[in-house]
Formats: sequence, C-alpha cells, structure tokens
Amino acid sequence: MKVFEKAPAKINLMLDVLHKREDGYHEVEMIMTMVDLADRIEMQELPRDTIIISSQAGYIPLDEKNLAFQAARLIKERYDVKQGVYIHLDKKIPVAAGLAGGSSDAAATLRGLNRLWQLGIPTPELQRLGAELGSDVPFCVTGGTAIARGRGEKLEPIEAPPQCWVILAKPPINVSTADIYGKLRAGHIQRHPSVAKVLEAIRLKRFDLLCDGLGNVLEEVTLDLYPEVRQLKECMLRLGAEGVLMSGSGPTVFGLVSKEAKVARIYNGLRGFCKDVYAVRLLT
Ligand SMILES: C[C@](O)(CO)[C@H](O)COP(=O)(O)OP(=O)(O)OC[C@H]1O[C@@H](n2ccc(N)nc2=O)[C@H](O)[C@@H]1O
Ligand SMILES: Nc1ncnc2c1ncn2[C@@H]1O[C@H](COP(=O)(O)OP(=O)(O)OP(=O)(O)O)[C@@H](O)[C@H]1O
Repeated sequence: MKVFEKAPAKINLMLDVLHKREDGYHEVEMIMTMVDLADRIEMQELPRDTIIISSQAGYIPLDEKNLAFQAARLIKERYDVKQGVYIHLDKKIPVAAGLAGGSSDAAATLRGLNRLWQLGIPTPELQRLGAELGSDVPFCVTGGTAIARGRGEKLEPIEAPPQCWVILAKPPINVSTADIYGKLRAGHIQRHPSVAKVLEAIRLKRFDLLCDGLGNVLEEVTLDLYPEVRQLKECMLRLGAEGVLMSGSGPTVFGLVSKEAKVARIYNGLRGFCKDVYAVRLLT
C-alpha cells in the first residue's frame, strides 16, 4: 500500500516573543498560515522493520537527522508498529528558509503513516507527537490559520486571512533558528507586534490592515546579522509589495500583494536580486 501527503510551507504573519523560559525555549505569540508551495511525500509499506528515506533534493540528510525519519520512528515506537516504510520526499520548499519545510514534512509523515497503518490516532494526539519533533510541527499537522502560543504548540484555529498573492524570496544564506533565538534579548524588544491587530484585520477582511499588522521580533536579530535580508525587504517594498515581513527566523522574506497585475513585476525584479523566488497564493 502507498499513501501520498502534501506538506505546505508556513509563514508567520506575526511573531512576538514574551520572555525566555526556564527550559531554554521562548514563550511566543504568533499567527501562522500556509501558502501554496508544498513538498509532496510518498509513503510505501515495507515488510521489513526499517525506515528508508529518499529525495530528489541533494542537500537534505536522508538518515535519522531527517525530520520525516524521526516522525516515522516516533510513530513506530509509540504504536509498536513492526512494518517498515519507504518515504520519498519530493522537495519544493527551500531548506532552512524559515518556511518550516522539515516540520511540515514531519507533520505530513505523521498524518500519512496514521492512514497507511490504520492507527486511528486522533489529531490532538498527532499534534502532541509532533511537539516532540519540533515547535512548528503541531501547527503543520492541521495547517490552516492559527494563533500559536507556548513554544508554538498551543494552537487556536482562526479564520483565514483575505486571499492574496505571496511572493517569497530567500537569499542564499543559512540561518540557524537556535542561533537567532539565542541572540534575541527578550527583555529589550523595541516594538511588539499585536495579535489583536492582525485578528481584527482578518475579521474585517481588510487586506490593508493585515499589511499594517505584520511584525516579527526576530527581525531585530536576523536583519542586523545579515544585511542582505534587510536589503531584500527594502527591495520588495520598492517593487510594490503592500506588506513585507521576514518569516520565522529567516532568511526568507515574504511580500503580500493584492493585485495580480503587480505580481510579475515584483517577481522579475526580485529575480535580479536572488535565485530563490516564488509567487504563490495563500492556502485558504
Ligand atoms: C521560528 C519559528 O519557525 C516560527 O514559527 C519557530 O518558533 C521555531 O520552530 P522550530 O524550527 O520547529 O524550532 P525547534 O526545532 O523546536 O527549536 C529550534 C531551536 O529554536 C529555539 N526556540 C524554538 C522555539 C521557541 N519557541 N523558542 C526557542 O527558543 C530553541 O533554541 C530550539 O533549540
Ligand atoms: N525533511 C526535511 N526537509 C528539509 N530539511 C530537513 C528535513 N529534515 C531535516 N532537515 C534539516 O533541518 C534543517 C532545517 O530545515 P527546514 O527546511 O526545516 O528549516 P526551516 O524552514 O528554517 O524551519 P523552521 O521555519 O521550522 O525553523 C536543515 O538544516 C535540514 O538539513
């Protein structure tokens, strides 16, 4: 038997850090949503007790460092599954981009294996398992649009934002999430974005207010360390994107655009600046 799952990329419409916790993680308040850029994951049952990962992408680990491998191992251990699985990852989401590519693959693996092995695991339990793999995984299990609190695992689903185009651009640098959180001075954040403002924009279906409400406190760290991310933001705004923000810990910057007529110009303008550019829609 074979099952397929799509693993979409996430963006953070707002990301606030409240304080650093005793366990080393940061208490966050975020609004996350998904975009129509997705990895495709194929899972095929194997009679032998083994997990095999393959991918067309040459630049991700295929051993136990792969988050899809970790998801499969976790489900096998917890539910005492003796069969093995062959997992093929058709990667479309850029790696280490701030778009939760690995987390979404892990979440899709949890959903897919639940079906493949007919385990009947309820969604909240899949999310609890996901939290053991990474802070973004519980959100990726269900997707949609949600407020995330705690270290990212406490989720409150909300209405989708007004439909628009999303231009994603990733400069060719590697940013470590742990490093960015590690360098954040949580007690000295200059400007906290507001959940209420984004929620109000969504409730009123006001694209302009949504663009005004975008904010990510991790930008303070990443933009100082990597001036090319700041330049990319400025470039996107100059080209006419109506709201521009870094996603997660970066380095991907996204621009929200309401009118299709503007998309090609912004896309082409950015292609002169960096290679990894995508024009997609929100997944609403
Ligand atoms: C930046 C975001 O992607 C925004 O959605 C997430 O907050 C991070 O999610 P993630 O990559 O799944 O993060 P994890 O794999 O759980 O953690 C990576 C590292 O980031 C730091 N980390 C992560 C989440 C959090 N709330 N506080 C943290 O301080 C920790 O040092 C942790 O060791
Ligand atoms: N299935 C996977 N796909 C991509 N990267 C993976 C995968 N499994 C493990 N990794 C490793 O995880 C690291 C982070 O990759 P990923 O694409 O998940 O980052 P990210 O988009 O910044 O995540 P986040 O937004 O959750 O912080 C990379 O160094 C990569 O080698």
